[in-house]
Amino acid sequence: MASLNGVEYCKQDLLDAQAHVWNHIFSFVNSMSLKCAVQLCIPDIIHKHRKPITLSQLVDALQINKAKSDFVYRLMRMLTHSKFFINVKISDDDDNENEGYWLTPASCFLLRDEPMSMAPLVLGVLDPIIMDPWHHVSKCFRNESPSPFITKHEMSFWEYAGTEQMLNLLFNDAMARDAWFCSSLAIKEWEQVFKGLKSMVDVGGGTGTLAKAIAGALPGLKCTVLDLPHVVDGLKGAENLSYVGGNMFQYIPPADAIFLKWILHDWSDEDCLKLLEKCKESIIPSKGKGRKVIIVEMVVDDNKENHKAIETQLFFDMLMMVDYNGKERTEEEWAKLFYAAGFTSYKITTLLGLRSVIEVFP
Ligand SMILES: C[S@@+](CC[C@H](N)C(=O)[O-])C[C@H]1O[C@@H](n2cnc3c(N)ncnc32)[C@H](O)[C@@H]1O
Ligand SMILES: O=c1cc(-c2ccc(O)c(O)c2)oc2c(O)c(O)ccc12
Repeated sequence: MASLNGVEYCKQDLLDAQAHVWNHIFSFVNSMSLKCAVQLCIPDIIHKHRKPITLSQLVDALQINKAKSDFVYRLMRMLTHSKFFINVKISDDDDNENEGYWLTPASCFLLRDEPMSMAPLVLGVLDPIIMDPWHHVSKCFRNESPSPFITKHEMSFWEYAGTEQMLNLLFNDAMARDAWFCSSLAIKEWEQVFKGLKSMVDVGGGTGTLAKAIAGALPGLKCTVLDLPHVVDGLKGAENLSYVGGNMFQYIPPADAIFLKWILHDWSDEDCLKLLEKCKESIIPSKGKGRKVIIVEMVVDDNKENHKAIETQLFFDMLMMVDYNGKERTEEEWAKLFYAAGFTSYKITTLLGLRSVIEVFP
């Protein structure tokens, strides 16, 4: 027994509590080890090797300072512990037993040429431009600035992305890979959501990966991608797909359905209200059924029993707060926004894991 804050605890409880604090302090070691592996293209090297790779083969392929072999060993030990790689027994031509590293489903998500790659997300989110604002969170709680990002950079994330080409490309690429993920895992669901409609606008649709897939699956649907000029400039449309560069708060082209995937959580309640009102104005009036706003977002609290899922939603919520003054919302918070913007009803369907499709009707 020992005393902490005037309370007697058994030794094991104190050791557990100390380890809990240590593991939280050092959580960034997980992120940064992952970033290092992606920067060095370790998953790609193992993939190209086509079979488990030994440490010395990996060090050769990395073309690094040989004196740093032990660093590679320790990085791989960390990431093997985190289930990004597995250790497997291998034997060479002379039947000598050795150990090799192989990929797991998580590290396959880090392969650069994989259409659903999360490598751009790793590099984008862990870039110093995005990490610096985390050092200004407590300062932002006390000042007048809307977000830690603006506290640090004195401009919004979107303005920054408009001036810094590297951030713009990385961010758009990260979003496009996720859009690919959502289109390949749920194309049947998209067909269902858009069936019978003549036109849709993908507001903040990025470089149009998802709109392209939907336009391809539904040739009778006229799809328009609206995004900021620095995102869509130079992009070419197709038969039933076109791009419009502009500001969604000023003008949304009229359509049967307005699509908002991962847009509203980037914005405050006040901005969401303005945007939803704008969307409602842009829906073409008609007697036909199906006119709606289609939102793809998380609904917080929906996975109450799943600790890991809740943690992911809370991570996203904090990211939205720090980068954009946005937030993840519960069903009650969503409903309040929809009714305040003049919509009459909504329907939530779970789409992919943590994300839902919310159809909102005028
Ligand atoms: C988080 S991304 C989502 C991209 C895409 N919908 C997806 O889910 O893959 C948000 C998008 O909103 C766009 N955006 C931000 N402010 C905008 C504005 N005022 N008008 C139009 N698009 C905007 C960004 O450029 C970005 O492409
Ligand atoms: O997973 C995400 C990551 C990012 C993100 C932020 C800064 C970067 O530099 C970057 O490359 C990506 O932003 C998001 C977002 O804005 C969303 O609306 C939804 C999800 C994400």
